[in-house]
Order: sequence, then C-alpha cells, then structure tokens
Amino acid sequence: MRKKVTVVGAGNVGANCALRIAGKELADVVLVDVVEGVPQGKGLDILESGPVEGYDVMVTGANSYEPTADSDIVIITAGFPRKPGMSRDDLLLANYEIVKSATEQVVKYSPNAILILVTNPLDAMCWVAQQVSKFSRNRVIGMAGVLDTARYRTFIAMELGVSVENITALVLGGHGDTMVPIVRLTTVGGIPITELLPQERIDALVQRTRDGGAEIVKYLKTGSAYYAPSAAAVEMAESILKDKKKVLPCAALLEGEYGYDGLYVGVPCKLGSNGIEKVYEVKLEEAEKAQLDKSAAAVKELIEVLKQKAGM
Ligand SMILES: NC(=O)c1ccc[n+]([C@@H]2O[C@H](COP(=O)([O-])OP(=O)(O)OC[C@H]3O[C@@H](n4cnc5c(N)ncnc54)[C@H](O)[C@@H]3O)[C@@H](O)[C@H]2O)c1
Ligand SMILES: O=C(O)C[C@H](O)C(=O)O
Repeated sequence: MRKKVTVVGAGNVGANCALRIAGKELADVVLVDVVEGVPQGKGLDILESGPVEGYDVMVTGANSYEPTADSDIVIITAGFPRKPGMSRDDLLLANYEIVKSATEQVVKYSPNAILILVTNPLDAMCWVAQQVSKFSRNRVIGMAGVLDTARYRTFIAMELGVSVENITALVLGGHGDTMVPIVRLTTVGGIPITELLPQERIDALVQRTRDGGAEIVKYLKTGSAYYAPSAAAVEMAESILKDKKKVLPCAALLEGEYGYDGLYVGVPCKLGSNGIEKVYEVKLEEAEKAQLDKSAAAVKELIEVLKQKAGM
C-alpha cells in the first residue's frame, strides 16, 4: 500500500514539504491548515504539477483531520515564524498552543504515526508533542540539525570553493543561538577543516551557521527560511519511509545520553522505518561538552516556562 504523509501547516515550510514529497513520489500527501481554502488550493496546485514533472501521487488539502487518518508520518509545521528582531524563543507560548492542539488531533487519527516537528522553538515544541502524544521517543523527532549542518556545509564550501558534497559535518545541540557545530569532526574530502582554514575563518563560519536562520529572516522580513528547511524535513521523512537508516542530526528526547534526561537535544540518530532507531553518543572534548551543556540549558529553560505558564 502506498505510504501516507500528513503535513500540518500549509504555509511556506509545509507547502514546500508537500511539493518535495510529491516530487520524489515518497507518499500520498494530505495538507492541513486552519485557513479555509489554502491547503485545498495548494494541494490541488501541487497535484496539477504532476503531469508536467512526471510524478504520480495523490495530494489533497483539508481543514480537518479526518482525511489524515492512518498517516505513516506527520510533519508538523503549523505555527508562527519569527520576524526581524525576534528570537525563535519569542514564539514559545503562541506556538505551544498550536502544536498542542495539532498534536491532539494528529494522534486521534493516526495513533501509529511518526511525528517530525518543525515548528519553533523546535526543541521545546518536540517536547510538547511528545508529552501530548505520549508516543515513545523513537516516534517524535525534531528537524533542525539537518538544516543547521546543511548551512554549515554550504558556508564551508563557499569559503573553500569546493563541492558541498565533500563537506562532512555535524552540528549538535538545540536549534538556537547556542547550537554547537563540532569543528573537530568537520572534514573536506576527508581532510580536517583545521588544516585548511585559519581558526578565525572557522570561527566566522561557525558564527554564520549559528545566525543562519536570522540571516534569512533579515532578508525576507516577513518570515523565515523554507526551502532548506523543507528539504531537511523531507530528507528525514525519506530515510524513514524507505528505511534507509541514514545517520542524521535530529532533535531527540535524551534518556541519559550525553548526561541529559527528559530533554530534546540535537544529536546524531539513525532514522529508519521505526523512526529513531539509535541515538549515537559522540565522545566530546571538554570545551565541546561545555557548549552542549549551555545549549541544553537553554532548551531546559523553555521547558520550565511551559511548565509554569502553560501547566504542561
Ligand atoms: N525547525 C526548523 O529548523 C525550522 C525551519 C523553518 C521554519 N521553522 C518554523 O516552522 C514554522 C512554520 O514556518 P512557515 O515559514 O511555514 O510559516 P508560515 O506562516 O508560512 O506557515 C505556517 C502555517 O501554519 C498555519 N497554522 C497556524 N495554526 C495552525 C493550526 N492550529 N493548525 C494547522 N495550521 C495552522 C498557518 O495558517 C500557516 O499557513 C514556524 O514556527 C517556523 O519558525 C522551523
Ligand atoms: O530562523 C528561524 O526562525 C527559522 C528556522 O529555525 C531557521 O533556522 O531557518
């Protein structure tokens, strides 16, 4: 039977996720949004691209969750994007309400689905979805590390004038200003980046990566990035749908790994048909672990706010 993916939120990220999933013929797609007509119109528009592009899957849109029943994967993109001057954390309480209600509906109709969260602030929204769904941690996964790593790889490739395909890198931690690109494990065609660039250039690329989301917000003014984010979310969905077992940085609920418990933090995970099939614990140097601690503490602070203000 054909796979089914629901994308909640038919805005910039959601619609591009739907388009990419259809384009790769990964699954039938149901787009859901609260705005009447938008998911229906965008769904039909994507469907009508099929004859030209040469894909053949069903794409529909709805304002309710009945049509989403028995989805294999649900990608949650519903919620406000930030505007210039805002941090992702400023979206916490507004997007909490949205993610909570969307998750309740999703779970009702697709109790066996794997959830991929995109809505910001990402790590806190993963926690909300996991608390509400009560799904085991392998089935509630956050998209951030694939995007952050993609940006880091892009900037390195631009700096060195080499193919982005040659850059292997890993970004750990929460999807915020404290994310942790691991320079020590960054290679260019197998060569450590530390042998190719002076420290101050590396530091600048790391900082640009940390500011990567804000850089796009500054250009766009009305919202945030969506082409690279949708590509990243769909890479994760593809690995799950095709049981590819790719090792990708994902926000995962840690249960003691890296010394954290009950927190979503970006770490390398194996993604297969059961969702997160393994969390990899990379040996970190002291300074790297200190940075990761700082990043995890920032995520924890948001969870505390949710516990206090929203009674989660
Ligand atoms: N994790 C990441 O790396 C990452 C990357 C990009 C964007 N984001 C986040 O993804 C979210 C969406 O970004 P966007 O650019 O697509 O925004 P957008 O404004 O284009 O789209 C959001 C959509 O959500 C819909 N929506 C609102 N409440 C809803 C609900 N209860 N049910 C269903 N749909 C609802 C809106 O109507 C809108 O169509 C933002 O929170 C943004 O910060 C995260
Ligand atoms: O920066 C944002 O607000 C959106 C997203 O998290 C991103 O990194 O592009």
